[in-house]
Amino acid sequence: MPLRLISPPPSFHRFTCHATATPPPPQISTATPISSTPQPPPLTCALHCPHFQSCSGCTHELNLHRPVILEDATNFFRKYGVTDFTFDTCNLWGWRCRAKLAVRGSSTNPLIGLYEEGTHNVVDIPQCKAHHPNINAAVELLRQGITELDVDPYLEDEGTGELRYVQMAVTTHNTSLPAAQRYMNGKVQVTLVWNSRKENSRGSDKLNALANCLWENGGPQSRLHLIHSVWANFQTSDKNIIFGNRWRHLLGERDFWERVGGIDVSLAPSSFGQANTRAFDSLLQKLQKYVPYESSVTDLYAGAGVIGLSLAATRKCRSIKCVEINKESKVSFEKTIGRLPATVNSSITWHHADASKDPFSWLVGSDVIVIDPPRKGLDSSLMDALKNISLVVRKALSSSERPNSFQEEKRPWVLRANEASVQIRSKLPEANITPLVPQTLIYISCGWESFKEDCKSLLSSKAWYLEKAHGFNFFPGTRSVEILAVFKRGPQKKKPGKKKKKHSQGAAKHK
Ligand SMILES: C[S@@+](CC[C@H](N)C(=O)[O-])C[C@H]1O[C@@H](n2cnc3c(N)ncnc32)[C@H](O)[C@@H]1O
Repeated sequence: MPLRLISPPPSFHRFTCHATATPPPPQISTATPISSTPQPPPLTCALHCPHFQSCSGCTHELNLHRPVILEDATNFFRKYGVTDFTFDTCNLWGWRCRAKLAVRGSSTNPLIGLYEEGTHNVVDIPQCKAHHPNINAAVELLRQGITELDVDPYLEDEGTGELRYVQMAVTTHNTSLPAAQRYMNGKVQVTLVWNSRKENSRGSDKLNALANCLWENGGPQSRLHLIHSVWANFQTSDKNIIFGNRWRHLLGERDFWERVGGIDVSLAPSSFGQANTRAFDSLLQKLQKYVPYESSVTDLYAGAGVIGLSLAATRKCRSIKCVEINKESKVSFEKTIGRLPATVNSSITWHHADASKDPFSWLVGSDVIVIDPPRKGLDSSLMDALKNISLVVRKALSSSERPNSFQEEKRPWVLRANEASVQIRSKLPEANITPLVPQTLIYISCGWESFKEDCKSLLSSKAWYLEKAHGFNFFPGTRSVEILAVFKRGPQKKKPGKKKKKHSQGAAKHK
């Protein structure tokens, strides 16, 4: 069934914020101390989105280059000794390369978008300014397919209907194109979340017809090639959960590759992926500078291990240990390892485990800990372990003093983690060195309020001090930013300054 696009895909305008009165910020991200950031007039960095206010995705229409919490962040970090907090900004529009959208309404009038704030009413957002333009174009194809094939959108109150959600993820990794053209020619991996238990349940004909329709009209043989692949996820729960446990690859390339942090990374639709590919790449490049060459690194809340593996490749790390609760990320991790440069000679492991269970065991043996938790921040048990890092030191030393006192591992969660782990051993002989205890803690956060609490708590223990902090404009149009904070072990070192004179202290006593 041939389909027409109702409107051509949105033109792909340049993404940087342009100022008329002051020089424009460069196209590629620039990190500047906040006080010296050029200030373009607010309207040139405005959202200009027809869905603003009805859609809950964006909360701010003006000054997309300066999210409102920047002032709070600058003051917060200054209070804790970091006076050179920087903020990087990249694309202000078209930055979202990964979107999960609800599908509601009817087959003749499908609504594909986000919930209205505080409700379960879905707002259609065909011209979303945050989406990569090819997400909007793929949504348009989907809308036409739903109508022409009479696909029923999900009816939440009844639990009926066929299509519940769609996830759209854009890959900009196309080495056959010049680098400058890759982003705008991104291809979309579409996942249809179908309201049935599995692929041969009732209604599967329609699912296949919808997938074929997307492929015929947006696949490589179509006039407008924008679809990378089509997947299905099966979900019948009446809870507010987007994905079920069952995934099926239907059409197109199975593997989805992106290039960030200096490596090719594989991301299955079931694995966590950062929404803002370009800003994430900037963050990774900054992060790499804080990891000494040949470090041993533990990457907690690791997803598909993008951070850890990027460090393995760029910092020649001795070992990388990734810990992630979602077992689906393992496949992507293994595929990414398969494409690491041959020069990488790290000992690499990925553990399917809960970072909050027995957190000490994840901290011993590494000199750098990277934590990238969900928005709610650190699990309290991990926070306690980090605050009591001196116990890690003692534990590590006592185990090194008893090299032959190996005890059989019995803890069920550790055994399970070992079973589900991936292990790539370095070809180098293992150095017989004293067990490492973390000296650097790198905290990556997408939740500003939880980060502040966690940061205060870590600093109050005096086990860590804050050395550097950077912000990244991961979510322009919202009040959220991504934070990269670097902590060092030990109490804050005194900054060289004026010493109190002895005689003046004496004088005070005489008063
Ligand atoms: C913000 S994402 C970061 C993923 C990864 N660092 C990246 O940038 O691609 C947080 C990840 O933590 C995982 N996660 C959540 N709770 C966890 C826990 N208790 N233990 C281990 N991983 C957890 C989630 O599944 C998710 O993949």
